[in-house]
Amino acid sequence: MDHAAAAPLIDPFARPITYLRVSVTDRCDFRCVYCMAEHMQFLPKAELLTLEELDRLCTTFIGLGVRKLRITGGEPLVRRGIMGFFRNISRHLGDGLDELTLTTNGSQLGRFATELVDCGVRRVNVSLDTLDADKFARITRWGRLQQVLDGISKAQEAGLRVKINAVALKGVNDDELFDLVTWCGDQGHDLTFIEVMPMGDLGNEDRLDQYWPLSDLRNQLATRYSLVDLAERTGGPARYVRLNETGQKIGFITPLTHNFCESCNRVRVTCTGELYMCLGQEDRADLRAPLRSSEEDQPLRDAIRAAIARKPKGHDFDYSRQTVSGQMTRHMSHTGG
Ligand SMILES: Nc1nc2c(ncn2[C@@H]2O[C@H](COP(=O)(O)OP(=O)(O)OP(=O)(O)O)[C@@H](O)[C@H]2O)c(=O)[nH]1
Ligand SMILES: C[S@@+](CC[C@H](N)C(=O)[O-])C[C@H]1O[C@@H](n2cnc3c(N)ncnc32)[C@H](O)[C@@H]1O
Ligand code: SF4
Ligand code: SF4
Repeated sequence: MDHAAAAPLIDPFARPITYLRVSVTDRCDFRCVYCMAEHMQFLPKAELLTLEELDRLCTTFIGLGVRKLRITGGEPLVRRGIMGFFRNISRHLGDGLDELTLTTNGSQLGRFATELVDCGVRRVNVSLDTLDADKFARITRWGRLQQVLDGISKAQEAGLRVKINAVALKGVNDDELFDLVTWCGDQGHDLTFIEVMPMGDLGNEDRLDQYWPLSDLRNQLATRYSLVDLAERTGGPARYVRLNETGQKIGFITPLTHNFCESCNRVRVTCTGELYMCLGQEDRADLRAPLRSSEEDQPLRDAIRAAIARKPKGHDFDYSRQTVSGQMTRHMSHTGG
């Protein structure tokens, strides 16, 4: 790899950019209510970067100091040929890249868990908001809970560490807080809760009605467990506590109640090669043109550096004063969360 080109990426707020999230497809086999409309218009295939182009893009970022790569989507495991991509990109592990991982809805883990381990993946984040099959079907519209639970078991059997991500939704899964904690404890999974963000043109009233601040969730947890704040980080935005009674680790991703932007270390690339410098802002840079215009990597590196030089300070999401502001019409699946 051309490490000579690699002055690290530092944004205008002195934050080193070492974490790249790559959305490899906008398609998904689920239609979660907080993420997508039921009838989505997906991109024509010709608009997508090929897997070879995605590889070149990721390789360029790794040359610029990215050490953690998270593959996401849409649902990353529904992109045809994705295992070939994982296999190829894993050549950077131990040579610039510290971690190759993915965020998935789990539906295809039964098929791919073993291969993922072969490709150097060691942990996987699986999105699961409920353990109730009917509720799961209502939230995901098209998903089947048992398929996901089977996928999670296969992942564990294959040796993958599993972290469960649950979006905290008032009136939807707040009655399952302790069930989720107990189940994750029994299965040996870490568990992280996420505050619902106002993304996607899906109606504001539901957001406000369903917004469950994690400060409140934490207080509820404290009625049953003693919580110990942990200093440890995974390179992502979660802050962790340990439950003294069980030893479990619980994460909180709190873009609304506790903004973590000051320590932001990440940017996102979409499946069409747009670089989003912030999840919560619209500004983006086209990397497909420099990628396709030259076989030299320099124009691509220049475009990446120019984009990082305008990375914003943070998002403007806000539910206070009983209205939603900072709303993004872009769907979460576009940038992969
Ligand atoms: N506002 C905001 N939310 C984020 C950001 N990164 C992740 N999230 C939210 O947190 C969710 C879970 O993130 P994951 O895909 O599990 O990634 P992670 O938290 O970086 O993962 P770990 O490596 O396990 O720490 C995402 O889908 C987003 O909803 C971020 O930079 N800003
Ligand atoms: C967009 S999905 C992509 C990866 C994969 N399909 C999955 O569901 O894990 C990534 C994450 O974004 C989260 N997410 C989607 N919409 C969200 C929203 N409006 N607020 C907070 N998190 C959201 C999902 O729960 C999921 O954990
Ligand atoms: S959250 Fe993930 S599984 Fe659900 S619709 Fe969005 S991309 Fe698909
Ligand atoms: S909202 Fe933007 S600045 Fe804040 S942590 Fe996420 S990507 Fe970084």
